[in-house]
Amino acid sequence: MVVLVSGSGTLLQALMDASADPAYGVQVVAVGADRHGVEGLRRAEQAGIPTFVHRVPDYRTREEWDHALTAAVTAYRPRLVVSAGFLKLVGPAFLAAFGGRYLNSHNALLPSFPGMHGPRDALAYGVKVTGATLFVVDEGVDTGAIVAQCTVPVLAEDTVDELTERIKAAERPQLVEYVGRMARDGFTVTGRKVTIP
Ligand SMILES: Nc1nc2c(c(=O)[nH]1)N[C@@H](CN(C=O)c1ccc(C(=O)N[C@@H](CCC(=O)O)C(=O)O)cc1)CN2
Ligand SMILES: NCC(=O)N[C@@H]1O[C@H](COP(=O)([O-])[O-])[C@@H](O)[C@H]1O
Repeated sequence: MVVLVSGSGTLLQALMDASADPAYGVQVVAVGADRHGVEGLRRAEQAGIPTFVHRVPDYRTREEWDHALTAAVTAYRPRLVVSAGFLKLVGPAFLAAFGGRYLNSHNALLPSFPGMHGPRDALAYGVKVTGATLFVVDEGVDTGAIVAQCTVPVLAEDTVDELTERIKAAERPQLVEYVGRMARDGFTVTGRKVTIP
């Protein structure tokens, strides 16, 4: 798989740690980012995994960026692509190449609180339970077919940072478990229903 990141890369680290065991069934062949200098890229480099960066502002149009990102990922011929804190919406070229096998882990219980601020929005709304959602990315914003969800409590005195970290602690094992199962056993997407045999 190719993993896309924009930040600290703790989800990526969990995937790299799991794939150190050949029985896991899938390895991280490259890590891509939309920005330089992030911890996720450093984690990959430390593990000897190739990296690439494609920044939107380096392209004339969003479409050109989408094609460049698609070409960079295609070069590694992955079976799966995983967004792990990748803060860019991909476009038609990327989805034409990887639609149906591009997964994203989002830090809220979709369809509630899509976008870039799941924990902040859940806290502001006053929900008592939130969590993480693994889904198959489509052309919408966090609208793809859901693979798995896990929940965490929202505590009375939570800050955004505390809630963010509690979600990530539940999100990492969910991501590792389901990416492994999907790689080993395969999966089908029929309408909004994702089935892993
Ligand atoms: N076509 C899609 N691409 C991606 C999705 C998706 O559902 N459909 N999920 C993401 C990750 N994501 C949340 O999980 C997410 C990422 C980015 C945005 C967003 O609004 N980004 C803006 C601005 C980003 C920035 O400030 O750097 C943008 O892309 O212009 C919303 C949700 C992976 N890709
Ligand atoms: N909507 C996209 C989004 O907010 N994604 C979130 O970014 C975090 C990445 O953490 P990490 O960099 O430590 O792996 C994760 O919680 C992921 O759900």
